[in-house]
Amino acid sequence: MDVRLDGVTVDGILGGIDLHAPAGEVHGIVGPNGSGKSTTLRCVYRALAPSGGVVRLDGRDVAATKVRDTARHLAALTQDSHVEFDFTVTEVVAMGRLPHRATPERDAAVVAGALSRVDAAHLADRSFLSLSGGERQRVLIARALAQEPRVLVLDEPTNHLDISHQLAVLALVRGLGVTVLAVLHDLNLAAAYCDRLHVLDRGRVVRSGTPEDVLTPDVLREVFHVRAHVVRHPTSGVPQLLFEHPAVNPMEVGP
Ligand SMILES: Nc1ncnc2c1ncn2[C@@H]1O[C@H](COP(=O)(O)OP(=O)(O)OP(=O)(O)O)[C@@H](O)[C@H]1O
Repeated sequence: MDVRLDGVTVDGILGGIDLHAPAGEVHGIVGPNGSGKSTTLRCVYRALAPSGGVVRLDGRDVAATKVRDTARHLAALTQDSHVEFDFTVTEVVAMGRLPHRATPERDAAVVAGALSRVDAAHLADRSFLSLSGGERQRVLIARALAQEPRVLVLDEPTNHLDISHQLAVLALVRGLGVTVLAVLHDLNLAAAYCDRLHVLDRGRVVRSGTPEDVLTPDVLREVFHVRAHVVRHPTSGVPQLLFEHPAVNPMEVGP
């Protein structure tokens, strides 16, 4: 499913976001803290109505679409994805099935499949609130997968995950063949797993393109205020960043 934002504004936060993710592509949104990444995603998954501009899914303005219809196509893992009550893991993932009208057997099979894909089948009967941060995150990803979306919106999907699960989740998401819009803080993971990146700075897209086009020393300096070298990954060839570490002042190091 094609996702397009045309001049999306949110007063005081977003100054006109233009972004196009064609069907089946993985797009990363990167940028400093407070640059408007989560707010952009909120406009896409409809937690927030933009004050101007349009969000379109396959050319249709989402504001003119019923929320339930959007939920049949679009799933989101958000910074607001809380579970307040003591549901089991299976119950939490089954919430992803709510927009669909399927048989209980099919729902159960989709839920079990989603849990397996995030390496969480063994947690099925556990209380969600008893899980570790990384286990919770994987279960919330399973809930989004159980929705069988054509667009997946992910706000920091690798949050809390160990390195092996970070790589597994991003490979899984890439392999789904659906359109993905993901906020990622780790620029090296963004470069490795995204077809295109959009760099936000102070509520505007300041650069869009392939990781190679976008992750340049100039952008890193001007937008992120860090110095970095761009190298090629020895096996995949994707650009990867090596950061200059500010020298530690020995006077500031404790005894
Ligand atoms: N409901 C709100 N009311 C007032 N300000 C808000 C609101 N939501 C977000 N903001 C502000 O808008 C700016 C952008 O926030 P947003 O969460 O989109 O940034 P972000 O790029 O996702 O940041 P981070 O990397 O820190 O998660 C921030 O300065 C934030 O404080």
